[in-house]
Amino acid sequence: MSVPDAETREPEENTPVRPRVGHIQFLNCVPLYWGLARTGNLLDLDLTKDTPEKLSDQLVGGSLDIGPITCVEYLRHADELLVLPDIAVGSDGPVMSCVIVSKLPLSELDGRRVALGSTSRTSVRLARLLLEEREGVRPEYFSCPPDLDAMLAEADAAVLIGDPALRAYLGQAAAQGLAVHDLGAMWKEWTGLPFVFAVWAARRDFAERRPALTAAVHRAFLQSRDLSLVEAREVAEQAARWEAFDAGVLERYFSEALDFSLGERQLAGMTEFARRVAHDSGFAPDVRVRLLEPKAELEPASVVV
Ligand SMILES: C=C(O[C@@H]1C=C(C(=O)O)C=C[C@H]1O)C(=O)O
Repeated sequence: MSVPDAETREPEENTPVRPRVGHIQFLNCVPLYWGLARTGNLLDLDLTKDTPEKLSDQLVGGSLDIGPITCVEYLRHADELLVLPDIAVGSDGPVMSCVIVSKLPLSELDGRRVALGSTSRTSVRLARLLLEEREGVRPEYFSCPPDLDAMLAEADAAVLIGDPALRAYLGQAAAQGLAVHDLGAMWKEWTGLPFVFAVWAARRDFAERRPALTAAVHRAFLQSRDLSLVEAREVAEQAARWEAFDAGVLERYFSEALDFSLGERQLAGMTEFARRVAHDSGFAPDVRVRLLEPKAELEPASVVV
């Protein structure tokens, strides 16, 4: 990454600074990181790989500088963070990996137990919204580790994200006689909008202190994402060597189901979700999504409101 030398070095120590960046350990994020190795930027980042809820806590707590943050946690901490434009993990219709797996039709879940996977903050809130407002049911919820069999031993339905959700979507659930409901598809049918599950954000204090470095990391991720979409077949083939999914399915997941962009429609989806869940989620219904100003490399980061 090309950044001015003065900014990559701590003035007091004269040691290079590698930005501390999060990496969600699900297949959904492989296309955002694949190209970092190809473009030579990987070694300039201090990467922490973890589940989304842990990375979100680390970014909010200050042990990461930049990274993915689940939408609900971003909205709760919007004042401390700046969203990197044009990059996110979302979908404009079926997402395949954020699902409700159910033994019963959703309209029959009133008063029934629904297990919420503990790695999710956003899909679990979206599932509650859809069950309550769209299906008109009031289940009893509890949180538990994202293991489908264990969840359904205690509940009539389970909300899962990431690779366990993809496994359920691609056959595990049907093999067990269970129905899978895609949260991205349900949201799109209900509102006509895309859904944003996670955004990329920089801590505001970091972006103000190191605007050029923040802009360089942003550019590195955009380049990586763009390269992965061009090379989606190759990314899928390599990922399939280590996964229980075949390359064709993964290619469809990466290039058709997931939406890695964050433009006006995605922001509209995000603000609509915020408006609908704000009352019990720890943020205002009209919470402002603050984007990092794209020209930040020339001057301190400013805010677009
Ligand atoms: C599309 C996905 O989006 C995710 C869903 C999240 C959530 O529900 O909190 C968090 C980060 C993303 O990984 C997925 O997990 O498959």
